[in-house]
Amino acid sequence: MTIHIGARPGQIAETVLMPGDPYRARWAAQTYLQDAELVNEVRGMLGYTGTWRGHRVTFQAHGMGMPSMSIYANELIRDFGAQRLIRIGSAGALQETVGLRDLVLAQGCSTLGSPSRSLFCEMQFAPIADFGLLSSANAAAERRGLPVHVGGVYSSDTFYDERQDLSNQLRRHGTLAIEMETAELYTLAARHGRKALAVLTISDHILTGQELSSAERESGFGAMVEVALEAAFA
Ligand SMILES: O=P(O)(O)O[C@H]1O[C@H](CO)[C@@H](O)[C@H]1O
Ligand SMILES: O=c1cc[nH]c(=O)[nH]1
Repeated sequence: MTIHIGARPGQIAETVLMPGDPYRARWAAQTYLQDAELVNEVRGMLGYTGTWRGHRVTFQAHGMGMPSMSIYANELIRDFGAQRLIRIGSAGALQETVGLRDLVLAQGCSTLGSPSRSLFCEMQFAPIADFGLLSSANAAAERRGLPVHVGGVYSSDTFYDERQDLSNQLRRHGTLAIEMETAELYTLAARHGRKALAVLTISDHILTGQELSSAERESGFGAMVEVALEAAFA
């Protein structure tokens, strides 16, 4: 048990899939896990453990933003022994070639700053995905014929962007999408020798203003969850 995760020792699986939204964690557990057990509800940040095709899996929500992700990823890694952490999140598309509901696999992240930023002083550390998880997720998406893009994402501290100049530069440099947590997840995984990946679904388009409902963001992203599960146990 930790301050933020009320699970008992052994109740968290080595493979943890992490949505920002606690209700997405509940929906995914109800949809994909056998014998799903509620293992955390501290602060409403729901966590469930069960089995998928015989493999133990935990869905643990991480909330919004990198400070929140940092708390959950740190405790999952250091106190519960999580080995594979896969974020299953929504993101805003930055390129015309990336469409609503497409999958984005975050190969690497740009960020202005994360909770780990101060460790690196003047260095600009490059947070990257685990290559095995990344290539397995790409193969799983292609097997299913899903529209999938692999490349850079931007982990932002702000949802309501006031820096059009930044989005323009990111777009010019091929960044696929904006979200708010992956840079910190990849940095913590690197620090502790764990495997991490972010499988994202495009929920809105920064260029066109199209957006999906909160209901679809909560329980409409099954393809993303299935790709993440297949990648974890490839
Ligand atoms: O849908 P989730 O996983 O929460 O991810 C995205 O959605 C939230 C903002 O609405 C941020 O957490 C962002 O990263
Ligand atoms: O962080 C996020 C998530 C979804 N869509 C965005 O525009 N930003």
